[in-house]
Amino acid sequence: MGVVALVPAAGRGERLGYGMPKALVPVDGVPLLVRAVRGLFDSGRVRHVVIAARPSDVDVVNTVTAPLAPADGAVHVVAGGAERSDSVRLALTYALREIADTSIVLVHDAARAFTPAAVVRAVVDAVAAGHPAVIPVLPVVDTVKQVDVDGVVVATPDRAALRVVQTPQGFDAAVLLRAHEAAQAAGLGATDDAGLVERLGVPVVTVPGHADAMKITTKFDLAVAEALLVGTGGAA
Ligand SMILES: Nc1ccn([C@@H]2O[C@H](COP(=O)(O)OP(=O)(O)OP(=O)(O)O)[C@@H](O)[C@H]2O)c(=O)n1
Ligand SMILES: C[C@](O)(CO)[C@H](O)COP(=O)(O)O
Repeated sequence: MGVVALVPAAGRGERLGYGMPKALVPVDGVPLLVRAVRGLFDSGRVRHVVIAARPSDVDVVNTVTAPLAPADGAVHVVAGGAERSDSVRLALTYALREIADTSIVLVHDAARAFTPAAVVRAVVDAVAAGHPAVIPVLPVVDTVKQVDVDGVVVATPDRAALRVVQTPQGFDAAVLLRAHEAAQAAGLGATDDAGLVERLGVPVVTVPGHADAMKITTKFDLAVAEALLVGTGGAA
């Protein structure tokens, strides 16, 4: 079972507004990307990680992440694309071409830097058990409204049936490739890989996510992450 994790890390981090690509933003001195990759390897399920970095950052990303790989694995860095889905597709194409026995693929946002290793294991194990697509999710804790273009409420979905979606998302490698090829042919982008798999009619199953797997998008999220680290004595 060859498990390869793809880490889209080529975003600009505009909403964070830190003045550098978000993946390289340090929390307690350690870049988000380093924390994310470390979490993947700490799971004990992943031996190869393919990072899609901003083209101008490929060398620096290589330097900071190469030492994280276990002796029997490696970190690979490729240039990412204009949209997240482009970055995922480029990393996936590289993995299928260059890494022997790539049968299970995880897609994990660099921005979800504090994802517990147990979540990574749960996703991999569910794919290995035969599910072609697996996503970690959390229940919705707020009431959710659907609104029209003017912001007027048109519906109140039953939140018992709703989930918020995290990463890593796990896939049978051939299924993810098919999903991305179909999306590209249809001119579709998506920030959620599972959404592309759903379009193929392939079932996507869920496993429990974790609050620590929050995506660091804004300054508020970064402050929460820093507070999390204080709460764990820096171990998160
Ligand atoms: N062209 C892109 C855009 C995003 N990502 C990655 O996709 C993940 C989720 O994206 P998000 O958190 O929205 O990051 P940014 O796109 O950097 O954020 P922003 O929209 O605020 O610029 C991040 O790890 C980001 O680096 C990527 O690899 N390639
Ligand atoms: C994949 C994802 O993290 C699931 O919540 C999310 O879809 C990424 O979206 P973004 O718009 O790139 O933040």
